[in-house]
Amino acid sequence: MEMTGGDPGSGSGSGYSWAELSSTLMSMLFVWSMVQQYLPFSLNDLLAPITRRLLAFVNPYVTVTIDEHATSRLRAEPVDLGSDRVSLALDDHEEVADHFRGAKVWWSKSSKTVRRRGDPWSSHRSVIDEERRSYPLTFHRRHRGLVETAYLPHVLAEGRVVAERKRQRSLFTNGAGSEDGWTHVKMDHPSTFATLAMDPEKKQQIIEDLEMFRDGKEYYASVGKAWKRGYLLYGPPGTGKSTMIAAMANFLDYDVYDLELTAVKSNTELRRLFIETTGRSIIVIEDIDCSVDLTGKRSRKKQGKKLRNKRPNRDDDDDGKVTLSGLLNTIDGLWSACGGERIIVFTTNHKKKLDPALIRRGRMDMHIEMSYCSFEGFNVLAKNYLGVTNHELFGKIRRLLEEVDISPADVAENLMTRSKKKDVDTILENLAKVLEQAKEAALAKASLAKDKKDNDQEESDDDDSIDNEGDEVSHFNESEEMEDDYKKKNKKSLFRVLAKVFTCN
Ligand SMILES: Nc1ncnc2c1ncn2[C@@H]1O[C@H](COP(=O)(O)OP(=O)(O)OP(=O)(O)O)[C@@H](O)[C@H]1O
Ligand SMILES: [Mg+2]
Repeated sequence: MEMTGGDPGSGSGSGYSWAELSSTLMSMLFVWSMVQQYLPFSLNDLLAPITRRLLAFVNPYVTVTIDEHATSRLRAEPVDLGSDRVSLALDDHEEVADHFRGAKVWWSKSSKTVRRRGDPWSSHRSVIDEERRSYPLTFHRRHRGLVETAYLPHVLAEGRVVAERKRQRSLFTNGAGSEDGWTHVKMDHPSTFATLAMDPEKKQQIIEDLEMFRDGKEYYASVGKAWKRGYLLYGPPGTGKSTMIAAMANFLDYDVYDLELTAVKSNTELRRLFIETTGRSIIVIEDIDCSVDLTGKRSRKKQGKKLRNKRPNRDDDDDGKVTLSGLLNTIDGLWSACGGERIIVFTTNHKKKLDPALIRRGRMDMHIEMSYCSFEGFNVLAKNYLGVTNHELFGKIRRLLEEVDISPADVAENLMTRSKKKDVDTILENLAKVLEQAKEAALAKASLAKDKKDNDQEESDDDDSIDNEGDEVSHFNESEEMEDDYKKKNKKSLFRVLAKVFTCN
């Protein structure tokens, strides 16, 4: 289907132009209305059907007027997507012709100003002038069936596709500055699966899983499951968990709801926020282990006495805080209450800290480990940042990456060019140096740890009353807790940072 300017007469082969035809018709109608006044009623009745047939014979074209509201979904810019696309972005008085299965139709636009009563609560104006647009569609009457049964539904469907493509996605956040539910900014994150550094097989699995989900409406309905899917992204800081969420949203073309649990005051509020989310969206809870005390027995044991007098956090009471049971109930209950096509993603640096109930299959269907930078991951980053797919230093970097735990975020940071002149050799040499230093530091740390263990062992041999294992665990927990404290204070979701940036602008 293509659209060109033209008028109905020029394409009909009748020899009339549309303007000529209309004016002839108008003249005839005018003369006929004059004559009619002097004819007796009976003759008038007799002649009416003949007149109609005569008019129909003279003008074989039919015009239907389609209201703006019916076409609002159709109005889109012309798109170069092959011959089967439609555009209804018309200027006033512009007429465009469209071909469909051998029929030619003409679209035009007309607008009129109507007065309506304004907002009764507004102090400014009580009457508002509003422009109402409509789209007259003219076609030969022999195409009426085709237009009604095939052409208009086709135009509507095409309009929906174009509108969907033009849809601006949003990033919603609750919490600071958004006490009353969600606020949103334009979602404009550039991350895609192509730019995501991770094991290619794992990446492919995730892409296929998302595709199955997106196209699975009938499947989910047939097995009686709500159309939703949960993903747990876990791994050390800077391994791309937040980046992965953005890539998922871009891939599916979904909105993102970044839920800040610490800003949610109660289970009731949590439920409300969930219910307010729309379909085709990803609900994200970042650093779930740091968000609220949702970490179950292990956490309570660790905090010892402090929590002993408190209620266990899996109880159902809504005592002014989000509880684990509140979150579980909200997740489970919501899926059945709201329409489908929702994804929920949790991220954490410490999967083991989470209550198993929170991440069991069915709630978090897929557990995805984001790990330190592999050579495959480095390849993606080198291509993203430097535009190179091979280099003599790649071999050395590969060997070092096998020995060193470095996050993709740190590798990416080292691949950033800091001058206009992109000196790939220097950048890669620097990266190799950084990796070598990291390797040395790791070796030194391991040797220190070994010395400490040996010392502890000796002391333990001297004094049986000291619990070595406990010591080691507490040492480990101390650093983990310090990191968690940092996270609790500086909730650092990538989205939140982005939202802030956009809001400031
Ligand atoms: N796998 C990756 N692929 C591409 N870029 C990455 C990847 N991981 C990290 N980065 C880069 O590092 C930055 C930080 O990564 P990101 O915020 O996604 O890490 P994270 O795993 O969410 O960390 P945290 O656990 O601290 O929240 C990103 O903006 C991106 O530029
Ligand atoms: Mg993150």
